[in-house]
Amino acid sequence: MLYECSSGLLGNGHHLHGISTISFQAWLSQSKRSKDYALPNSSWSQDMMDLYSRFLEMCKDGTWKRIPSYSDTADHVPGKACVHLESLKLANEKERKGTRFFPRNLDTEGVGFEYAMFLNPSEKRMVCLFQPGPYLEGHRGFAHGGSTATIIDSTVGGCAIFVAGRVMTANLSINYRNPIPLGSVVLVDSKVDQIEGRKVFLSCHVRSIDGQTLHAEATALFIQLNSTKSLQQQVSSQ
Ligand SMILES: CCCCCCCC(=O)SCCNC(=O)CCNC(=O)[C@H](O)C(C)(C)COP(=O)(O)OP(=O)(O)OC[C@H]1O[C@@H](n2cnc3c(N)ncnc32)[C@H](O)[C@@H]1OP(=O)(O)O
Repeated sequence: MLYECSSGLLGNGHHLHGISTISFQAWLSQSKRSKDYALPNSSWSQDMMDLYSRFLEMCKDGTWKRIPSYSDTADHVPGKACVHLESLKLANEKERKGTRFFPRNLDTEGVGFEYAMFLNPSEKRMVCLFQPGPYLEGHRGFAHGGSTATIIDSTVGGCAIFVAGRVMTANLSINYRNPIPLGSVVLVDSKVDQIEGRKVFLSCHVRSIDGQTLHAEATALFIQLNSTKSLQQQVSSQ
């Protein structure tokens, strides 16, 4: 996830948990080369379009930032924190051919994860507008619980990346309260609750857009990875 309008997001040159705006700027220009999938397309329902427009409106005063989404995970991680992932991406370009960021793994619009995320930096909060398509079916007519888990993981993950850079999910606990109808639009609302050293604790609620139905609630723990060690080194040393 890339944080647009990075000037003013963290303050010029200011560090927040190891991420600097300078690296955000570099990351901004670098990631702009990739296709952004978090933009309206013909599969978006009127509800999705209305909600998207409402959030775009709230971006105007800088309170919220629209977060683009790409098909490569490396493009979602900011600046310096992304260096190792980026070199991993370049070094393994051949082997990586065909790999895709999981929620961006389908080219046909509307059949899978249709979503757009918005970040509220001062509240350390990430909201995702999610419209599950027919290929995410679990029980007939409803989204598979794994797809709900995926969108929750990505939303809280984006929030954790905002405060801690390169992170991995250590724990994700979900209570499913009401099934999500395919083609409906739900709001995935996550926030950082606490940071303890390398540990980022978050919570998340998935609700219908009228707020009347709670579909799921979750807590998550993300661990900030050691920035001096590449992801590849970490994986091979385990
Ligand atoms: C675009 C962006 C969206 C991305 C969203 C998608 C994210 C993902 O899908 S990530 C994939 C799923 N996750 C994984 O595969 C992670 C697998 N696990 C690991 O690699 C490692 O266990 C990892 C990196 C999480 C932590 O390992 P490591 O860095 O060695 O940390 P470690 O020293 O064990 O633990 C650090 C602290 O966290 C705590 N901790 C670690 N794991 C857990 C856990 N599961 N539950 C509770 N506490 C934990 C430890 O107790 C320790 O606490 P303290 O500092 O108080 O002693």
